[in-house]
Amino acid sequence: QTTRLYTEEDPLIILTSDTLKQTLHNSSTAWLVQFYSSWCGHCIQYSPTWKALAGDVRDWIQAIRIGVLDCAHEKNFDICKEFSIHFYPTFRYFKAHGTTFDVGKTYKGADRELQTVRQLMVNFLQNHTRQDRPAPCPPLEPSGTEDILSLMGWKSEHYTAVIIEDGDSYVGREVILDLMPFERVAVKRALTSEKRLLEKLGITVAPAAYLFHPNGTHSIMDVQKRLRFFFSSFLKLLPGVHRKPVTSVHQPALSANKSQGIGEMWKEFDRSKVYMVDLESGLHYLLRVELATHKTLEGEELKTFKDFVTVVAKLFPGRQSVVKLLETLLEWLVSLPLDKIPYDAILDLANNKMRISGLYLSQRVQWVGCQGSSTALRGYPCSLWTLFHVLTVQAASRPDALANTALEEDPLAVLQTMRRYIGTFFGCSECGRHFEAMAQESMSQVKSLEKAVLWLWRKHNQVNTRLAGSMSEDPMFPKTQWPTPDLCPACHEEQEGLHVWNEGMVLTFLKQHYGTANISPKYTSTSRPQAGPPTPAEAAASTPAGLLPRGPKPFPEGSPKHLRRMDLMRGAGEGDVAAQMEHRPGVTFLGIGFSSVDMSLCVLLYAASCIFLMLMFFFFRVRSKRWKVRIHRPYV
Ligand SMILES: Cc1cc2nc3c(=O)[nH]c(=O)nc-3n(C[C@H](O)[C@H](O)[C@H](O)COP(=O)(O)OP(=O)(O)OC[C@H]3O[C@@H](n4cnc5c(N)ncnc54)[C@H](O)[C@@H]3O)c2cc1C
Repeated sequence: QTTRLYTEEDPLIILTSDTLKQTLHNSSTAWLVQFYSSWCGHCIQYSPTWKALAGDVRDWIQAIRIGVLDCAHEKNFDICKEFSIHFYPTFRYFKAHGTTFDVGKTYKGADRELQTVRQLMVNFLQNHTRQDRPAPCPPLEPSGTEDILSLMGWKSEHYTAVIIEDGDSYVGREVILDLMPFERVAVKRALTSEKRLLEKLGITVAPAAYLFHPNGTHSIMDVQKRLRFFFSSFLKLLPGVHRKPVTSVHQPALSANKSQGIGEMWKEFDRSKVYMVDLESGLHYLLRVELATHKTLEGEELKTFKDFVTVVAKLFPGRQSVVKLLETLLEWLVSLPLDKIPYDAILDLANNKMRISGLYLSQRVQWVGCQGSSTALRGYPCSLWTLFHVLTVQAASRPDALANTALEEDPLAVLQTMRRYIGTFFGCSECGRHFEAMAQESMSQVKSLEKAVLWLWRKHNQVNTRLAGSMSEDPMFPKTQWPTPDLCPACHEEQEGLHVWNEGMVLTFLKQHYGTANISPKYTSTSRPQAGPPTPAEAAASTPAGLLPRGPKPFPEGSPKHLRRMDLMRGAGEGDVAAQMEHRPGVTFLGIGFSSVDMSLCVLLYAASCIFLMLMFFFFRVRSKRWKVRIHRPYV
């Protein structure tokens, strides 16, 4: 029985006897393959390093790819013999465009540290000739002084960055490879031995980076730390720089191909802030659209929803009108002894049909920090991540907030609620499956509220790594490891050439970023705490209450309705939501529907009973007067 050291979730390719030869034959990229044995203790211990390496060089895949092959698997016995694998692990490099059978070049060095292996990958790529070099791989050799100086004053379509470094440094080549999948930026390297160049550019320390802008201006690149990750992050985040479009993807994509220019609707925002309007739009979408696919809630679904409402009612640092609405919803759910609740009843409460003063959740979908460059991108899933980060941070800052609830003193309260919400209600079932796999792997190890904040941050970054370059990535908001150095320089460090997080600083940053003081009220609609019917303009611009897609199950994936719902998830504008309207006259209250005929009958009966009561009143009054006159008349 063998154990699997690597899974499809890891950022590497799992090869087998069926795929090895055809993968390597005339491959457009070079390969580094680890032949391992799943029973070998050293291979087991080494597997985290190999996975980290694969993640670290993920952006290099157009030049060199990382693979693994398990020689302990019965199916692979023969192929390992054919490749003369005698010891485990064995590392083999394979050149790009190899057309004859080749067992690869073995790496024999004793140092298998990540940085060493990564540098060998760079050397191996440089050993390719001009003819067999992978086509997208830019030249890795240093440029000369004249070459660089000729860029001065030139206008161009793209930025050009020059990394100036010592001859034995790998930073320049690594940054060149990191930026390979990005458009509108080119990276070159030059050596510190080019004294005239250093003098001209005013560079005194190395490594350093110099940036030539498309408009012909140029300056030293201003990064907080002169490290590979800082240079690469800075360049990836330059305005207009984005990933090249992906033609084929294997990841679950949440996007529909609906694109829209950025145009005048674009709202300026600050990436270092969280926007209340995103959180409120997310809550609106969750309560009035996502949940609407469930006609009734019962059993586990109902419990999940109750826990979700408990967590948001107690922890959401929102406006009073929204918090009061959530608290009312919670009170109602807790006091109701029902084990089955019609969704319409929840909707009536979300819409404050009882007209309780001071309760209000806007029905407008408006994304600001979560707006995408097209309506098909970002929006709802972005707001959901943001909401849960805010909730984990609130739970850590106010440990007593969940007192007297079923979730009291549970460090996992928010994470478990999120896990169950995502698994039960979140429209993207693939996402739910991935999230569940991550939760099963490590959520139980979370023992404190602060660790919960960090767990969610770590898992979100894992999702970012997996989705980088996928169709659901907004080119204007590339999926990077977050927080980027511009947001939190102190969060980033380097140890033996490997980027590492300073988790203490990350926690401090997360608490500040997702803390109440950093939530901007900008763009929030003026609240209408005085309950009342929505204005006609609001009604037109709102998600129609009670008029949403319904049914016991979400729409099957890929169906037109499902895609339509996914469109809504991405960031449906008011017009889109209005398009979901169906005609449904009358009024609903606590889940009971009244038609217009019912309403007219009520009014009619009310009027008739009033007239009847008045008639009775006059009748008895007249009779009692007559009776008094008869009683008091003196006998004659
Ligand atoms: C639980 C869950 C699972 C998902 N799984 C998938 C999937 O399998 N496939 C798929 O295609 N899509 C998936 N999605 C959607 C995807 O993760 C993005 O939400 C979506 O593509 C929108 O991306 P975005 O650019 O707005 O950034 P998001 O990833 O949505 O992030 C929103 C904001 O959070 C901040 N942020 C980014 N990273 C972190 C971090 N590590 N810690 C704290 N804050 C951070 C940034 O300010 C960012 O703008 C999932 C969403 C959720 C909520």
